Amino acid sequence: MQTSLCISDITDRIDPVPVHCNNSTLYEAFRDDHDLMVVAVVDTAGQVLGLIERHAFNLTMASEYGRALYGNKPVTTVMDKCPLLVDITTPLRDFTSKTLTERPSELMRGFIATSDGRYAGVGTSLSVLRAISGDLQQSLGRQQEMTNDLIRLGGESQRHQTFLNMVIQNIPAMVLVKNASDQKIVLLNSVGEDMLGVSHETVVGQASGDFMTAERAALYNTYDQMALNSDEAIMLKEEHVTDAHGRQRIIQLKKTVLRTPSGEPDCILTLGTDLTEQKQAEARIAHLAHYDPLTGLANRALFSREMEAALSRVQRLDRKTALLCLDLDRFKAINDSYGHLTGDQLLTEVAERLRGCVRKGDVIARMGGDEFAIIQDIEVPQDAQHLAARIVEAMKLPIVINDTALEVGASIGIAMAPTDGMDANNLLSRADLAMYRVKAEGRNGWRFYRPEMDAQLQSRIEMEHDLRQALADNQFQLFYQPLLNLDTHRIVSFEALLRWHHPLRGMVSPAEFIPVAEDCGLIGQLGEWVLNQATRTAALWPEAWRVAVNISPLQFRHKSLVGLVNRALKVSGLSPARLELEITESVILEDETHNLAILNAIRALGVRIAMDDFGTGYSSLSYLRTFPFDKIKIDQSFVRDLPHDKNALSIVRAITDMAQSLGVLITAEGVETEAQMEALKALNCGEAQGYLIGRPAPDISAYVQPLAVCYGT
Ligand SMILES: Nc1nc2c(ncn2[C@@H]2O[C@@H]3COP(=O)(O)O[C@H]4[C@@H](O)[C@H](n5cnc6c(=O)[nH]c(N)nc65)O[C@@H]4COP(=O)(O)O[C@H]3[C@H]2O)c(=O)[nH]1
Repeated sequence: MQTSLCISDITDRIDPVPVHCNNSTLYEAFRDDHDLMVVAVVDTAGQVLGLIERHAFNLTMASEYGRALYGNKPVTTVMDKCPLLVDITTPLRDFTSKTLTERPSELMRGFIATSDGRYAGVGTSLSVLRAISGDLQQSLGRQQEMTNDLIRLGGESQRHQTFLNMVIQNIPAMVLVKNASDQKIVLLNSVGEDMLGVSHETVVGQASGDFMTAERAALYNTYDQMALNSDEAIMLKEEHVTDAHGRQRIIQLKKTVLRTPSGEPDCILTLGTDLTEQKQAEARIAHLAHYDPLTGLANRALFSREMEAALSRVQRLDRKTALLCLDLDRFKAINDSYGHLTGDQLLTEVAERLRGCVRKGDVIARMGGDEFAIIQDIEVPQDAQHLAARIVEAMKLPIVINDTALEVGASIGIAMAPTDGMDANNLLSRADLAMYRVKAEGRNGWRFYRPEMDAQLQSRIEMEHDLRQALADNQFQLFYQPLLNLDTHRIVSFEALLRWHHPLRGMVSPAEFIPVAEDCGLIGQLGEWVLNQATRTAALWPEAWRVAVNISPLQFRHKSLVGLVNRALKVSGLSPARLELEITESVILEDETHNLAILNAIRALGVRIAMDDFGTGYSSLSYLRTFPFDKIKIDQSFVRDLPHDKNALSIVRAITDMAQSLGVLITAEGVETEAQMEALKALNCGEAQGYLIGRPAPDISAYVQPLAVCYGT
């Protein structure tokens, strides 16, 4: 070994990374610079904090959730915090002999050179090997002479030779040396034995052609010749080889010609790096970067690339492409009540069904949560329609997970290029728009985008904006509509109905703005306001009157509804028995277990629960057995056709008969005529509500004692 060498001669001044640099940035640096083996991490004052070694780093970033977990975190989360530090002035000999005895594995990775504790450079075992290549040259080129020298020089030189051998044998790369003159092998280390599947003993003194196929030997001889003709090291392209254990490996060879002091080629040094694990790690990272780890479908990033490719096909080849946006109808409810594990299994099965519906070449992507998108090259719009119909049908079939049959359903919106545009984002929003339309129309279906949907969206966006303003500016008011007991002919309660005084549009119907508030997440705030206002107002009414408040199914998802009800009662001082909550059947439809628990808890407070709009759903009767409702309100669509329509009569009769047997009170909504009222009385209906009794009004003083408490008196 050249005794004069010190650490400063063998380290590279590679820019260190600052402590706050994130792992994704470093990953890109490693990816772009194949020679970057180690990087030091320093603080703002240049003090060394740690070391990041390429191989270990790539493995961390490639583990299943590695990149997702570490990508945005600072590099300190994956660095080696106790790296080998060595003063830049240390003689190489001291460093190597000390390191080999104390921390041999460290030398194989990397070390940081420091000066006054500050970063000065990084080195690797390769740089050590490179530095001692002068000695290597001697020892390899003139082995016999060297041996004699060593014997002559005694212990000191022998130690250096031993050291050299240790480095060569332990370096995690193949080291193969050939004589430049006859190209016979003079050295092969143990990694090389493994990579080539031959032992050192069998190949030393042999040429490549003696133990390789003629074809391969010719290739290597050409490479050797290229190296001999070059003044610099040559890097060869990656090769796929089968190693001694029969495993497929990817290796990269670098050839350097070591020359005598007079410049004559002495020997050819081949370093072979095994890139297999690094390549696998990179492939895993690339896969993670483009595919959803749960379902294996394309992710948003790959979707965007595929969409651009599809649009360019549309442009170049005069083709058509359909974009289908799909949202699962009941995923959130299932996920909330059965847990995330079931949710994940469900999504995996949905992905499988989608794969079964599309044709080769179609791209399915998971855009996040329960949203999926499909890119389909089409001839005619009907192709997209058929695919959508196939998917809707496939999603209707129950998905069985852990013996539970889950019915999830799907809503699909379709936009097409070039008809609906040629911009990927625009098409996506248009397909989304069509999908929301399906949701608004009752879900479980598909729809094509239509230009008029844009205008509707615009007015919806405006309404959403105005609703936020309305909450801030107190533009809401409650109206109250009376309910009459048909036996006693007395007013028994009032339903609180929300009114919005829009500064420009005047009074806006709740039927118009409640769905928007539900969609944009304002219903929680709005519902809380209604509950507080209604209980506060009713607390001032005569004791005999109750107040009924409409509760949206979405209020069951937000903050604790039980807590809100309890607080409203406490603050207002209203007795719980005087509060009635009106819910629709979708509350039970959407998340039965969770919502029934909430309903039971509210009922346990002493609050009454009424089922609103009864008869409009498709399986209303079955709900009556799932929860002990205090009241059922027959939807006004049935009352409207009374007393002459036979169908309406028999439906109302069926409901009142059943309610009587269950001991539940029946209220008829939308009673507008005396004839309707008489028919309802004859059918044993308990209460009535409608314009005949009184319209919703902000002020109920007209019903207060003595005359107006009773209807018709
Ligand atoms: N044609 C006719 N209509 C009658 C008659 N009697 C009452 N109505 C109307 O019927 C609707 C009854 O309320 P709903 O079924 O709960 O239906 C309500 C309810 O679902 C919802 N809503 C109103 N206020 C609230 C609220 O505070 N929270 C929630 N979540 N929803 C509300 O908006 C819907 C519509 O409310 P409104 O426009 O006030 O409409 C009210 C009421 O004004 C009648 O004799 N004939």
